[in-house]
Amino acid sequence: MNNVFKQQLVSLRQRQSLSQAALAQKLFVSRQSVSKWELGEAEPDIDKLLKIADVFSVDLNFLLAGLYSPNQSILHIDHLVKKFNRPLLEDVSFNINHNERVALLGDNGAGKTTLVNLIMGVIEPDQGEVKRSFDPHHDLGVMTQDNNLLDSLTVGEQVDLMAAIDGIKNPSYTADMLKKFKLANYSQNLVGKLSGGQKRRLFLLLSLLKKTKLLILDEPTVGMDLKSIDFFWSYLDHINSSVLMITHDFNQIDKFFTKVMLLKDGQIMTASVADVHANNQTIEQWYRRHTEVTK
Ligand SMILES: Nc1ncnc2c1ncn2[C@@H]1O[C@H](COP(=O)(O)OP(=O)(O)OP(=O)(O)O)[C@@H](O)[C@H]1O
Repeated sequence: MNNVFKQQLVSLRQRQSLSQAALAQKLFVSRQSVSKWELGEAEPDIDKLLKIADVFSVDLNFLLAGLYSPNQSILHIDHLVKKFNRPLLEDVSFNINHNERVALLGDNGAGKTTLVNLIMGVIEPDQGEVKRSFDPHHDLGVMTQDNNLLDSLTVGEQVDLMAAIDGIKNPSYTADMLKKFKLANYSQNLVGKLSGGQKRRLFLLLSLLKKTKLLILDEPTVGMDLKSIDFFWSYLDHINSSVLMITHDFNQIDKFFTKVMLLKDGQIMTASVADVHANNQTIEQWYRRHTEVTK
């Protein structure tokens, strides 16, 4: 068996804070067996492999080769209900699979940011469930509408701080990211003195610093100039994680996304971008058709 399995086993076990003994107990094997698998000195049989995949809720492709199956769910939203002063989300259900790119659409005030907050676990639903097959502390990247930057730090300090929070110990990687995001020349400048678009670019860099399984972006390109927007889309095209993005940049939705979800009247309507195109429609036409019906 290749090296990927032993690395996956160690990382899945540590991520769930399971000791070798605790995992061994779940698998009905000795702790020494788990230790030997992790050192690459022995291999589990197929029954044990299936059991390991079950314990960590991953499929065999991921366990053996580190690959995600495109049909494997990363996020399952089940009949969510959320009220504030009025009912907002009335019965929201959907699924996001590995490597899916999903655009979340809806009128102002429809509840898109509230839905993102529920996914992040910042607020709790009144009813229903958010089932995540990832660790929200390690595997979730979020770019909110507010920049959440520390104005009194320099750009370099702000990036170093986020790298420390994310457990990234590779200065050449952060230097490279600063270059890619055209911020290297500003690394000694105070964050508070950057322009609005530069702040947005810095916040995007911070959101993309660690590799995540799900990236949630709330209107990421607002306030960016054309060059930064072009850079943003081409950079995102090379990211190897699922993406959920609130955006109304319809040209990009047609090119970049696999699925669209429309939040309207407290419920979600989902369509595959390929299906919409197969019906000779653009996503903008689809969106207009479904939002103008009740007006
Ligand atoms: N913590 C809260 N307490 C009370 N009302 C709230 C709270 N958070 C959101 N709301 C209300 O819920 C509604 C939906 O807000 P939300 O920000 O989720 O919409 P949105 O679809 O993201 O809107 P936009 O496109 O304008 O960003 C709004 O009427 C807002 O005032």
